[in-house]
Amino acid sequence: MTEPTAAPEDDSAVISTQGLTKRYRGGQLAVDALDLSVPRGSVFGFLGPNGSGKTTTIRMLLGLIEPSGGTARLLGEPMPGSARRVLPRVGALIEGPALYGFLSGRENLLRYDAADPTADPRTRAARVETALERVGLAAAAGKKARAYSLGMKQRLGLAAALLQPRELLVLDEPTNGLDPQGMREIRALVRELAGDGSTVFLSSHLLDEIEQVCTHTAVMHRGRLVTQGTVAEMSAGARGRLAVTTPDPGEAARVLKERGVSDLVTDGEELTGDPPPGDLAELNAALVRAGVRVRAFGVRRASLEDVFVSLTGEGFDVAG
Ligand SMILES: Nc1ncnc2c1ncn2[C@@H]1O[C@H](COP(=O)(O)OP(=O)(O)OP(=O)(O)O)[C@@H](O)[C@H]1O
Repeated sequence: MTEPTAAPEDDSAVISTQGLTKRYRGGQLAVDALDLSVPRGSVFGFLGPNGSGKTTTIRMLLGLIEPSGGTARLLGEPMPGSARRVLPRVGALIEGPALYGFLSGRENLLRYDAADPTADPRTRAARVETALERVGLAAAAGKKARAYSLGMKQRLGLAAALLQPRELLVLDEPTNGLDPQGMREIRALVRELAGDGSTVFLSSHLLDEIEQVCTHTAVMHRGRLVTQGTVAEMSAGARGRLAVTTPDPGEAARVLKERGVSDLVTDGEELTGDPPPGDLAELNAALVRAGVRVRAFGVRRASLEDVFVSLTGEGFDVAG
């Protein structure tokens, strides 16, 4: 687990913020002194429960709203000051793509491309076809966008973000509202895009999504950064949960408590708890000595949820 420190002078960071703060007019402190550092080439998961300040941060990063304090750099350039120069190198998908329902998927992309003054009209059609292929919409490209499923609309939004080569993709809750199949498709696509060398910064309130897709993560809680680092480091840093399966849960609970297992939860024949320091083989032996029939005994690798709970003292699905 890593302390919430940034690498302020790290020029290789694709996104870097120092003390980034947003207080809305009503007085709400949505983002509080955020120090974020997103390494080039990472798939970076910006994780937090609803209302923890993710969208507000993304809007500041893209220059859509002004910070109340602190600084943000995107691809090494200060935002919002360098927005005109930087944003063409960044693909973004925030709060669902703006689409014309009466146009086909292909026509929507042609319009997007035409709105980009740097896009060469002579190669427009080819660019659009490549983007449609990229997101798996080539076969449905002639359908009107209003007939698209939510997942297809998200893919079309991604295609729009991919019309030009991008160094960085910023995706705000890209799987929000999708069914499990749609989620799988978007996650697979994100992995592919990262494999092509783009840095991907995506926000999510889904812990398992971050664990499945991301190499790095920053965890937000009530506008503050709780921790950031690689997903692997975080899971390794937090202590896993002890899990015991036994047909004698009552007696097992007594022994485990006596031996210092805390936060013990019994669910049928399974008991889980925070293991005490020391040799777990000894704990197992104590159960057996007390006549507890042990079917399974082990420590589960910590999840990001365990990390979150241990750092904030709260469950993950708290409302901001
Ligand atoms: N325009 C606004 N004016 C006032 N308060 C706002 C505004 N936008 C967001 N907030 C508040 O700021 C806090 C952070 O919201 P934000 O949308 O950034 O969080 P989030 O982590 O992206 O959550 P969600 O996933 O629900 O969008 C919330 O308490 C929210 O109510």
